[in-house]
Amino acid sequence: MTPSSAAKGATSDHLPRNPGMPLDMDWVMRAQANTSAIERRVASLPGRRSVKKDHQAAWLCKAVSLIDLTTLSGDDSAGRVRRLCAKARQPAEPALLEALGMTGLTTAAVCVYHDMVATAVDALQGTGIPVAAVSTGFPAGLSPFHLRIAEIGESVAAGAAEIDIVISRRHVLTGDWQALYDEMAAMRAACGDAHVKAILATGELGTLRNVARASLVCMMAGADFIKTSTGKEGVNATLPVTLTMLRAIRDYHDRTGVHVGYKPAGGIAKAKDALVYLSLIKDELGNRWLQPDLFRFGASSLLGDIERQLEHHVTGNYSAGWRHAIG
Ligand SMILES: O=C[C@H](O)COP(=O)(O)O
Repeated sequence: MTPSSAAKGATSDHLPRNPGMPLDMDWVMRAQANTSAIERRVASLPGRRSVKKDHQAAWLCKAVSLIDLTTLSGDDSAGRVRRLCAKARQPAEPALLEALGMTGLTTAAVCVYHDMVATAVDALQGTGIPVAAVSTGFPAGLSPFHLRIAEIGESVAAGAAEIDIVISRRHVLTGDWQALYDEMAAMRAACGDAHVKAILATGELGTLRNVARASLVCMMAGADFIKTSTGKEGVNATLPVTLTMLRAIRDYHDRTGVHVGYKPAGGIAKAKDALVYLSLIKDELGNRWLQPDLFRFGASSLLGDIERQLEHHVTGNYSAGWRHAIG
């Protein structure tokens, strides 16, 4: 893969959305996760010989095209969101993108709180870059249910094309799979044509078996994507959680033929970590999942590190991190 062939390799096939299916409790209760086997499998990944030179630059450009460029801070402002959107439209300096043959490269989406949706939609006009909103009382998801549903409707009305919802962790921790299914199905319905990503907040689910079961239930209830974390839990995206969720996606695809997307989020800040994630997706699900309709990184600062690595690839020099500010 060369840089110019990397991120531009857009999908030719348009996949149907996950229609969901009735809750299959036998399937859910059969889902297990062998924690020690999962940990062994992922332990070898970061040490693998990584891709080099042109191939590495190509994979890093691919990673850029898969980022939901995110700001989710209490002090977000219209100015910060506009700067973030400018970065999404042009994720590296023009000369750098030109040298890589990557003019036209953008991130996959911009992800913000509801109050910032209108600003982001306005700043991204004409680019085709969608805006994702974190809704449903993000990050805890503990506001009244009718308000969480209403928030989805408001974000969609403001122009969000994607909605990242948070599930009620207590439904998982108490094994109330029917309640989780009903909640997810109601949120999916409230999204209408907007695609819905189900944030499991895996760092609060206790076990990988719970992660596997929650993944399945959310897919059965119609989630278009399953996403690890809000970025606000004590532990966010990890490789063991990723492997568990990817295998749930594979299982769901094997049995239903439906493709569900995956979004690791929270704490992915280094280019080399992004490459590990991409190689794991490729190994477990195949190349089709390395397109923005099936994979996203939820990340606020990853792009800055990738830009720095790409600059090194082109110029041979490392610049200071502050030169690659995001928002
Ligand atoms: O969904 C995205 C996350 O909130 C971003 O987390 P991060 O700031 O650790 O990259």
